Amino acid sequence: MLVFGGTGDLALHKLLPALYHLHREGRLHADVRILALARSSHSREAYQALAERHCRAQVARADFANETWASFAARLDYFAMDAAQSADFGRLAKRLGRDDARVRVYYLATAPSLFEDIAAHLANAGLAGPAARIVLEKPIGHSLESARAINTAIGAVFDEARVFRIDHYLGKETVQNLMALRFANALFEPVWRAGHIDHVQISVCETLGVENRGGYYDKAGAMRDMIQNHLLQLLCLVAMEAPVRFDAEAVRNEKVKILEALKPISGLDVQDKTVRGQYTAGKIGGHDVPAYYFEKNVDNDSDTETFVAVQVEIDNWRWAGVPFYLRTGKRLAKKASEILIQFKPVPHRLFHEGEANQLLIRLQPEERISLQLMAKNPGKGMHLKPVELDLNLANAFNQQRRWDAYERLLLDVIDGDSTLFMRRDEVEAAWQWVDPILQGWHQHYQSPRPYPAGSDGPEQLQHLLERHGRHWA
Ligand SMILES: NC(=O)C1=CN([C@@H]2O[C@H](COP(=O)(O)OP(=O)(O)OC[C@H]3O[C@@H](n4cnc5c(N)ncnc54)[C@H](OP(=O)(O)O)[C@@H]3O)[C@@H](O)[C@H]2O)C=CC1
Ligand SMILES: O=C1O[C@H](COP(=O)(O)O)[C@@H](O)[C@H](O)[C@H]1O
Repeated sequence: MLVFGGTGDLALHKLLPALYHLHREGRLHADVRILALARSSHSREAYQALAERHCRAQVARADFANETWASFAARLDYFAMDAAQSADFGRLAKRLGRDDARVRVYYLATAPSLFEDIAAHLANAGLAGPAARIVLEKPIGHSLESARAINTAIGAVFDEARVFRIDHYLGKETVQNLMALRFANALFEPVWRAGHIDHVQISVCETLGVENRGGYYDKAGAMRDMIQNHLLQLLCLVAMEAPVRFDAEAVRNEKVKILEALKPISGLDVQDKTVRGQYTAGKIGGHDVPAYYFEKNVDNDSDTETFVAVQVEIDNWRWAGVPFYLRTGKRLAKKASEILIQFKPVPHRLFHEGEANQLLIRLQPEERISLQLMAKNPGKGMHLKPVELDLNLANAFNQQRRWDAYERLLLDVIDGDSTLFMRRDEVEAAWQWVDPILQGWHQHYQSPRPYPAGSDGPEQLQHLLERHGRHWA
């Protein structure tokens, strides 16, 4: 496995800890070797020390043992090169030697602006043989046009079956559980549609700010960083039809149909259906945090959004008239990723009180599925109270440790299973819907609304639902 961007945030905080866990649990074949690549110069030992420092910080103390680390580090090496320079790929090819039968995974944990160069240089250096696979991190490009250019350049070297476009949300257990819940339980299917569901809320709220990723984030913003990929993928899993088989093509065919059915939001519609925000100074966990525009590598007059909420409609038979409200933001009051399915009230209110059912699928911080039902309050009279049928997935399976999303996805890449990866047409369909919103914001100069760090987001967020008599969970 060759990790381009091996000294970056993603590699050190996510990929190497995930590989360490796989190694520790005996899930990596003995032959697997990991070569980290970046421009900065490090000896093998210096890189191993850097990786160890980060892995120690990421991995629970009980899971980190010096001997296990030593055996993992024996797989780990470093190669300094500039991925934009074709000559450096010649050096890389020499270093790797010819071995066409060996599966090579190129993991591109770099900015997407390098993807096209890397694919072309790999091909020219004879490193993209039939056993090679490539993993692309999101976001793929910054617009439909740039995504198409990247996909075309990658497709010229790697056929689609060998391209793994990663969206780590698809590797989360609860996200996969969403498919199990919908397609392995008979009771939900009859009510999973417009006639019974009032609306759906999909929220990914973070307390973190942009940390040390200001340079990237300030050019991307929440729409490209989160909505274009993670939140639209969650929406697809909630809304798609049952695939005929659980395999890569069938699942992705259904997801792409949803993306193609998203009602476009363009021009002045953006003012009605979207809310953009940017955090100002505030408090998180009792500590003062600076405004976004004072973060490292962020422009002082930046108008990049750190918060987005959108009202989405799906133009198909199942979902006609059912709004899907998406929201995501940084520096919010609490970390919570969840999907709320709000059912319609019963058709005849026998008890003159009571609330409509809700199904809450919580992805983070804990993995939970909870169905809110109405029950009789004990005692005299017929008074109702909402109660929860609550399933804590970690407890239900009595697992010692839940897998991190990257562990699952890295194993799938090694196994060549692309079910949980995005196909080219999915990524492009998502951009096709996102681009007009970005253009609408630009044309109608919809600058981000300020919200204090530690709050729930900009005031306008409430209005998006309240005007329809609804409330955020
Ligand atoms: N960080 C995260 O949590 C997530 C990141 N991503 C995506 O992953 C990708 C990487 O993100 P992140 O790790 O945060 O970025 P960083 O800026 O932290 O890391 C970038 C890496 O690329 C290397 N690099 C830059 N230019 C070159 C070059 N010309 N040749 C070789 N190596 C180069 C850098 O090392 P050097 O400067 O030494 O060359 C560094 O190792 C991005 O596309 C991002 O959107 C996706 C999901 C989550
Ligand atoms: O892809 C990204 O995801 C993280 C949030 O991931 P999570 O697994 O912690 O929910 C986000 O912080 C980051 O900005 C984005 O690039």
